[in-house]
Amino acid sequence: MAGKAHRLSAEERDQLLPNLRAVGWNELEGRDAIFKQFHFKDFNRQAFGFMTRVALQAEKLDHHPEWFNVYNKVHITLSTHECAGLSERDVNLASFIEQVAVSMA
Ligand SMILES: C[C@H](O)[C@H](O)[C@H]1CNC2=NC(N)=NC(=O)C2=N1
Repeated sequence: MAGKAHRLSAEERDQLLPNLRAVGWNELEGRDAIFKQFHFKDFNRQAFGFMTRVALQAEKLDHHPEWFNVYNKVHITLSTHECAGLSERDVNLASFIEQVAVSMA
């Protein structure tokens, strides 16, 4: 991944986070990260298909979700170790994840 990640400034957050909040991503309390819970119709066709597509993109971006899955639920936390907080990488991965989720519906 090109360039060093920096923690989003207040101005960058004001600009980038409203779109993600509007589709259910929220900032965690006590940790500079964003979080969303996805609920699908089933595991095999939807939840794991979604995770597979996200995993391939995460590997391409060298930016990986922290996630929890049981059956049709996938909980995702995004944060950047390099800057110990939220960076543009998280916003980009969240945007990709949204596209995949919408395409599963
Ligand atoms: C060594 C490797 O490039 C780093 O650990 C990458 C891999 N995936 C990552 N994923 C996430 N979410 N944050 C990171 O800072 C990160 N860093």
